Amino acid sequence: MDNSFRTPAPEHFTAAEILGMETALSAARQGVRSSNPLVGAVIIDADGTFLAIGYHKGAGTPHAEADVINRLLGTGVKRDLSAATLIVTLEPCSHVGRTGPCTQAIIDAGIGNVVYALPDPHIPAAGGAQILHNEGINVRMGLMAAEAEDLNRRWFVAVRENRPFITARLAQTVDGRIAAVDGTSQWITSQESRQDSHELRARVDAIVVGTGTVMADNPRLTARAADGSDAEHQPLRVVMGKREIPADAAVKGVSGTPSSPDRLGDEDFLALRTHDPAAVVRELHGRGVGHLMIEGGAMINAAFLAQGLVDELVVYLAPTLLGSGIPALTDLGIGTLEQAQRWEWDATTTGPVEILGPDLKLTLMPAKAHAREQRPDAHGAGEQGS
Ligand SMILES: NC(=O)C1=CN([C@@H]2O[C@H](COP(=O)(O)OP(=O)(O)OC[C@H]3O[C@@H](n4cnc5c(N)ncnc54)[C@H](OP(=O)(O)O)[C@@H]3O)[C@@H](O)[C@H]2O)C=CC1
Ligand SMILES: Nc1c(N[C@@H]2O[C@H](COP(=O)(O)O)[C@@H](O)[C@H]2O)[nH]c(=O)[nH]c1=O
Repeated sequence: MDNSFRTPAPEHFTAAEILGMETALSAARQGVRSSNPLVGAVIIDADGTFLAIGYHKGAGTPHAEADVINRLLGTGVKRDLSAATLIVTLEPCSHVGRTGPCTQAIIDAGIGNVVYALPDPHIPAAGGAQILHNEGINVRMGLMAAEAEDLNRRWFVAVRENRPFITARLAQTVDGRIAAVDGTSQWITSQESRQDSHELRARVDAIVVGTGTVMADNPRLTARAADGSDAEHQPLRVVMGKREIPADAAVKGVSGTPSSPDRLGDEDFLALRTHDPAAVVRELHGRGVGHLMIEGGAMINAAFLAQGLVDELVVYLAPTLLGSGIPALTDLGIGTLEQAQRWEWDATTTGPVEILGPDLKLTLMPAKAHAREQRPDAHGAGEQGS
């Protein structure tokens, strides 16, 4: 099999292609993190003129290649793109997921050249470059591969570990409390923060809380609009812990929450009688969950963080002090500063800090040197089922 396109020399890329890839990477950063990676794409003409820029806005929306082609040809104008080059930050996919294969969109548009940064490690989607090459399209790989890998490095970890992308969400005071001494926590954060949180719920496939949170808060865990109506997409609501959940608990959906129109499996509610985060992750991955959100409380947050099972941390920080009460996390098993978990601000999408009414929303990801990222045997490798 001829796969010479997989090992190009750097000098095979023109200045226009390099600028195109830089632009595609910037465009990719406008997307939202989800079960899908951030991807950007640019189409340039033979003389290097930029024709269109596109990006993927998150799971379920058109991929970057489809977006950039639609932007260029969406008006229905036919153009000869045989001399044009599509530059994209990840290998074009070859599979039908929630959207069609990008390889077909490129072939149908008559684009003659493709440059991409990195191969797609997600097995059902991989092999697109070979398909394009077999169609006679001039394909080259490897431009700004390190930058493209860095952009999605936690997504690559999740794919490698054969598990969902995991977001942990905290709503806390400045002094790191998620509830007062008596367990009351509603509400620490503002209406604006809570609405943002509902938008996050509407984007993920499942939410996990501990039995402690269910007993203290009796949460519904649904995604709701500002007027209180249910969002179109509802996450699977998962409770983790060994205690029996009361029959009339709101999380079971018996308190008037209509059944979700976008169900994942037989039930919208699931009780997992375990203390093992890895078992929860495996079970949910098996049920098709591609993006999982951890919503507390303190013990559950710590359990996932201690095992390196958090790819993104979203902290809603209220200008409030409690001085005592329930901390955002219980013990992570850290005895000395050298063992501290180091995180980095995530500069993509809305940036690492957003102002929501009186609160701040902080978005972080594990620092590059995070021990877990360097442990190739963490969960085994294989196919990402999302
Ligand atoms: N502000 C915020 O963002 C939020 C605040 N909260 C607040 O947090 C408080 C609840 O937090 P917390 O008491 O920590 O309860 P959790 O929700 O973390 O649940 C803890 C319980 O979950 C079970 N469990 C499952 N897995 C584990 C594990 N790996 N390790 C330990 N226990 C596990 C245990 O119960 P079992 O015996 O059943 O196995 C344990 O008692 C409430 O006051 C709530 O209001 C909660 C969520 C968000
Ligand atoms: N206290 C607190 C939050 N708490 C979270 O919200 C849950 C209640 O969800 P629901 O019943 O669906 O409205 C609760 O159990 C906990 O997970 N969230 C926030 O945005 N800000 C807050 O101050």
